[in-house]
Amino acid sequence: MSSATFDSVQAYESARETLIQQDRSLRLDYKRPPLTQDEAAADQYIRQLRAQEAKSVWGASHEDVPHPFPGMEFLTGKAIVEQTELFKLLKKMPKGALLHCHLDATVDAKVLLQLALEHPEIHVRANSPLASDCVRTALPEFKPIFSSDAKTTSSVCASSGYEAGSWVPIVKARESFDEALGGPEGFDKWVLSGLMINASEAYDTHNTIEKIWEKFISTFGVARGIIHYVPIFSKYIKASLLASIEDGISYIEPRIYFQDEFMCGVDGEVNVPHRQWLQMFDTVVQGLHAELANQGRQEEFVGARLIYSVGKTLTPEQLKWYTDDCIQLKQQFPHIMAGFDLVGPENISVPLKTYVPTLLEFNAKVKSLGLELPLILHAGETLGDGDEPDSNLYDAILLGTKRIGHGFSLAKHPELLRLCREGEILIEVCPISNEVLRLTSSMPMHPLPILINHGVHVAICSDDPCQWGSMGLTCDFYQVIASSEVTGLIMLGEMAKDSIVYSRMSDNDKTRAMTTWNRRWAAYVKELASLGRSTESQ
Ligand SMILES: O=c1[nH]cnc2c1ncn2[C@@H]1O[C@H](CO)[C@@H](O)[C@H]1O
Repeated sequence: MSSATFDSVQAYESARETLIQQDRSLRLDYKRPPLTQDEAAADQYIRQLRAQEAKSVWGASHEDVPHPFPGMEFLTGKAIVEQTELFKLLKKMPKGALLHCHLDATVDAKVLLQLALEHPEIHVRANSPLASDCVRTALPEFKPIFSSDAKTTSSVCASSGYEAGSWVPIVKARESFDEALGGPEGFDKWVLSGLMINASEAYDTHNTIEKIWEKFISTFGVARGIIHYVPIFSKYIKASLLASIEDGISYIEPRIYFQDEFMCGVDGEVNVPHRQWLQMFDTVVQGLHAELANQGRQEEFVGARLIYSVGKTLTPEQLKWYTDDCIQLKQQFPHIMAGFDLVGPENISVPLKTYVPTLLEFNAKVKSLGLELPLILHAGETLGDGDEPDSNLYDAILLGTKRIGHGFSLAKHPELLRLCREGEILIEVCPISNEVLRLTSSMPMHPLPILINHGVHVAICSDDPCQWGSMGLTCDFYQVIASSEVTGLIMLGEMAKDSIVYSRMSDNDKTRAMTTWNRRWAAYVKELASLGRSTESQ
């Protein structure tokens, strides 16, 4: 490059423009074929709307939100996000595939509570009698109980003499909830706060990665007693898939948490094995295909597959049982099992390198059996720099992971960025999750633009939408687009296409998903382009 002397300001400006284009040349929205007219107009309109709402919405004062800004802490800014026109338009966007979410965290907490209330055999208990000083911290626990000799009472409240730990039928517990604690609505609030993370926890009382993870893990314990029960599980899966479909997602690939070997059956016995979980999943997916076809909506849903997941608390010997179980399930349900993963709070979990012998053995067995069952690993969900959690990225890549879950610390590793770009390893980026779980204080500090600018393939994912109250992908898409000047609608489109390409659906389904996406996208940008024109003429 020439030194800092230029013959004219014009020459300088031309050099500046060239430098910017070179700097952005790896980005997928710069490398793609030229935009159609509608795409260009839609992109323009969205950029204009974003700039306008940055002032009119984010620049205005809001009661209860002292410092609003685009991409701010989601749990504080959510109500503002949802009132923007940009959010409403993004809601209609065809999103492609959802590649990173945990099945047990994908149904709206209110819907989950409703599912429990529809089953009077579900009982609830609290670890201390509820009174105003502990209702925020005492956790509910759920379980179906049939036997009439179980010791049950009629309230979980201290005022009714509740004994900590005894089971109460859920409907009774709700009806008898102390008026001083809000009555039945107070009960709902108590349960919802056990299933979700609220702003004051994330940004105040639990404002460190370790503390927020404690709260986060507790939410799964609350949900599990409701979800892992056969009559509810099927309804739960359907609610989960529908929540995605309603948000324009046409294929879903959730992690299913298989650490518990059994779930509770219709008779209250905890003896239903993983094979039956998958049978239920298969039945729901088939039923949904038929139902949507009847409504003429078959284009909206291509299908769903599951990634087997267990926690990084296991010993390598224990892990071996699960990898074998996963292989057996793949043989029985080749069209459902998509891969294998290890999950949990990365900073305090067993490092991947401890599992290397077991995972290499798994890979070899999968290969010798001719199965399509790759590792799709979480890695780099940390702020560490060179410590064990950060170094999990090396192991994930060497172990042949097809995608990386989170990869938050990947931006620190130039060689790994290159390997991901050239080796076509897609990063499943979960913006709101990373912010709520305190890896970043807001979206402008998130490393996503570093990945995008290096030309690494990325899919935006929701991770645990129940816990943050962000069903579908629109909230995450909003946070991404609102906090960048470069990334616009076209980049969101490129990421949606990549989510299809890097999914584990069959080749046939991929072709169908891409064809449908292209059609829906063309209609979507056309609508935005004409909205843009009508706004201009006003
Ligand atoms: O963002 C995440 N990173 C790692 N593990 C997670 C994340 N979200 C949920 N889980 C883990 O998945 C299991 C439930 O399916 C939970 O054990 C939770 O720890």
